[in-house]
This record gives sequence, C-alpha cells and structure tokens, in this order.
Amino acid sequence: MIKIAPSILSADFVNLERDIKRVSTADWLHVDVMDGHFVPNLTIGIPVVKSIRKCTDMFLDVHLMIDKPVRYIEDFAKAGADLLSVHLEADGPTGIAQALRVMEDCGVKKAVALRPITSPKAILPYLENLDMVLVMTVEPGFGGQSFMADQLDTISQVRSLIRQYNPACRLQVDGGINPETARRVIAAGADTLVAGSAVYGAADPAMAIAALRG
Ligand SMILES: O=C(CO)[C@@H](O)[C@H](O)COP(=O)(O)O
Repeated sequence: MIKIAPSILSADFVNLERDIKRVSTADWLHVDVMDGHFVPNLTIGIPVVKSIRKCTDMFLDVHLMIDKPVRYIEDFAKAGADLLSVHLEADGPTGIAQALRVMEDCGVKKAVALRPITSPKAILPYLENLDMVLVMTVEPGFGGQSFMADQLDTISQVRSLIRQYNPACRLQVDGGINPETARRVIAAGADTLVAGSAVYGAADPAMAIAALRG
C-alpha cells in the first residue's frame, strides 16, 4: 500500500501545529533535519521533534541530513521519532552500522538514504536489516526543487534489490513529488512518497494528499 508523508519543511513554522493537523489524512509526517554541513541548509533539531511529538500521534519519519548521525540517534529516538533515515554518504561503513545498531537498541525503525549520485548497490551491506530505503530525487537540502527523472532507474534497481534480499523493506522517494511524478515513481517501485511543496503549496492539503495516492 502506498504511504504519503508530507514534509513539514514546506509548512509555516509559525503555525506548525496547525499545519501538522492540516495533513492528518496522510500516513506519516516527514521531518527534515539539516545541519548546514552535510547539506547547505539548517532546519530543525531534537527540541522541535520533541514538540511535534506532543502535538500529533502521526508516525514521525525523521530524515537526518547530518554528518556522523550516530551522535544523535538516541536523542532523536527519545524525542519521539518512529523512524530514522541516515545518509550512506554521512559517515563511513562502521559509523553507519553503529547508527543502525543504536536505532535497533532504541526501538525505532531503521532506514538508509541515498543522494542521487550514490549507487543503489551501496545499500547491500545493510539491506537485510532495514525497514526502509530512501531514494532522493533531488539533491538534498531544499524543498521545491525539480524532480530528477534519471533517478527512476535508481528506484527500479533498489526495488529489485529489495525484492531479492528483504521484501518487507519499504522504498521511499523524496524530492519533486507531485501527482505526475508520483505515478512515475510508483511505477518504478516506490511505495512511500514524501511531498512538501505539492501538499503545502495546495489550497487544500487533504485533496493534494488524495491526488498523490492516484
Ligand atoms: O529532504 C528534502 C529536501 O532535502 C525533502 O523532503 C523536501 O522537503 C521535499 O520537498 P518537495 O521537493 O516535495 O517540495
């Protein structure tokens, strides 16, 4: 079943609680954490995730765009994250494996994320132990960018690895998702879609969420 995860990066942060309630028909809430180093942007951190947890029961899907994420896994788990995604480019293999181990110990779902440049095969050392793989269809850092169609092939390749090694693993796609690109990424094998501007830029976010489901 397709899951839709609105990205609060496109929400109005002054009215964050209101904007979280406006997407309550979605399946998950996607929270973009950026450190100004792994990506050229700064967003939100642990205290904000803690506050979000207090105002919604939605599944919190937290995308860590930060260097050496193992340093903060436990804090984000305690703040209320349900799933954490760490970028394979954000640390060496030992650091990524450690981050996944800490997620396991903390009882949060485990995901790895790939920048557009990263080979799908990079997920192989971790795949059997993952709940989700996140394929970026823009360069991480900002909302409102154009969908990178050449990532459709990466999505297909990741789907085929998932089929082979861990069929229960979800495949999330993030960046430039609208009703048209949603159809294309679902056809390529995605089952979880992140959308920021397509949801929060719409007059009626609930209708935009329904349109993404197809
Ligand atoms: O992680 C990111 C950007 O780095 C995304 O989650 C964006 O927030 C998605 O925004 P749209 O491309 O859907 O506007």
